[in-house]
Amino acid sequence: MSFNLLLKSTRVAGSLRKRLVSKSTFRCISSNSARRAQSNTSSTFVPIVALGLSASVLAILSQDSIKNDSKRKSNRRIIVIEEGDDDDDDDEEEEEEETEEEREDRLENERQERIRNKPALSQIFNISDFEYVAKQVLPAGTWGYYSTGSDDEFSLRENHYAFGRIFFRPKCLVDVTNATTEIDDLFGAKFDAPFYCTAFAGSPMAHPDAEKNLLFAGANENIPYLIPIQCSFPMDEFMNLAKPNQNNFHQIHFYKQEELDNAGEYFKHIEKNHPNIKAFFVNVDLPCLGNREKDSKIRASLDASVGDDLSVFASTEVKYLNLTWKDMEKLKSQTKIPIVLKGVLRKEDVLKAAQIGLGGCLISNHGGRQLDFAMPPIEILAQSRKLLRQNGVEDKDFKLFIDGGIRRGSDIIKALCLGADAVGMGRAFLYAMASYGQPGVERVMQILKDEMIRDMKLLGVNSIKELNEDMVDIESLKFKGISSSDYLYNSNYTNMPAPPFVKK
Ligand SMILES: Cc1cc2nc3c(=O)[nH]c(=O)nc-3n(C[C@H](O)[C@H](O)[C@H](O)COP(=O)(O)O)c2cc1C
Repeated sequence: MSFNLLLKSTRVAGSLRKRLVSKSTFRCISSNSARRAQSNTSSTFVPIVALGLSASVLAILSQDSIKNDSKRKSNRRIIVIEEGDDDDDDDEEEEEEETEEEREDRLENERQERIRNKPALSQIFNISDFEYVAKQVLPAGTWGYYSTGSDDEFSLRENHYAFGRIFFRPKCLVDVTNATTEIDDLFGAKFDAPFYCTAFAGSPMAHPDAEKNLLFAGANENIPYLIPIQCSFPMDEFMNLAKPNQNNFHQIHFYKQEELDNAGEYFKHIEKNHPNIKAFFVNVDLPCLGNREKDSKIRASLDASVGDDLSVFASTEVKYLNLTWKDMEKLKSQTKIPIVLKGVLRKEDVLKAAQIGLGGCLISNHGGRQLDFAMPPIEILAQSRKLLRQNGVEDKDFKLFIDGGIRRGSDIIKALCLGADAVGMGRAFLYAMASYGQPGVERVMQILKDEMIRDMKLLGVNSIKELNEDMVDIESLKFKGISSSDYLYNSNYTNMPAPPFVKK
């Protein structure tokens, strides 16, 4: 694909998105639900699954894209087993027969009711609250696509749990009245806080305004957005929506040799027309797509007839170009904008990237969606900054980022202590966008800023620059999967209440 084709592909994706949104040719889990989605245009979200696309358009729309679920057997009769009362020792179960169509109708009606009754934004206190609401209001297939990982999801879980193995060493008696989360030199740009909304596919399934929610929220909160190459709007049109002083990054991956051959031209186009793009993040974690098995299973369970296609789709339909270090050197020589490798997973590769003069690395296992059992990024980060310093690479000359499993301001602070310049989040923003649109995305940014500033004060630091490894205890970090359970304590432990759904 030439440079023009690369640009054109973003236009195709854009017009496809428009077609999908305006004519509601997306479908929810079934055609019935599609009709309901159309009649529900006043709702904040238009949950959708893009269907029936050719392989190339699928590839353009979404590297992790959603599969056709068109072949339904709506008169198939299925048995729903409702759990009986737990009081009965004899495990009695009540069996109720309903057709697949009746079941879909019932589930969709229940979902619509949850949408009507969803908690007010003021009831949302943290990122997990957004996740809870998104799970309740999204169609099962969309929730499955967003929330799942590859294989047995060890990496997905460990990404998050690893933060729980790091503890703080706060300083006391420090004047922290002027604490701030601001950073003033991330590739020459200033931001309100060192985190960003990362690149992900599937935004149009969360909200009809898709990526615009993320761009506009970022502008209001001065938080960067890693604009994905497969943005559902035409790229130039989309980037032109940014405020004049709004700085962002741009994520890029390649499907064909021709695209790679013409990358220099694309870089020049961005340099000339969108000077507020401060870095290119190039995927290096996509020699093939990970095995998104749970996602496939969920969709197969929604329509058994597509089960086989789904696994075929995941492994063969979306093909990426196999890149090598040589390609990275060439890309670097073609642009003045720093190049960051997205998806690096070992400290030796981080060092290599620095040695060939790249701008940085994003340590990431793609949110647990690629190689299962890839290590948690926070653990690799802890090793990487150390190795860079040992080899004479100064912090200011090479930026480190991580993403995966970050849900709290304290997670962000831990990453900064261990040498990250900023961190990315995907699902946190997806869930907020799906549940509340742009105001939800802004709320995520505000919550994280508030959590960060509070924790910085409690840690005894005033600025991001003061965060270093001396502030954390990482002795347990590498002991993956070990948890000592105190059953007596746990049985008395009260779970944090989730935000309430109120019948209206
Ligand atoms: C639904 C979904 C789609 C994604 N699509 C892409 C993509 O198209 N390109 C990409 O580089 N990363 C993609 N990612 C990975 C994210 O960029 C990021 O690495 C990940 O979301 C970080 O983990 P977190 O969701 O736990 O924050 C996707 C992630 C999710 C959850």
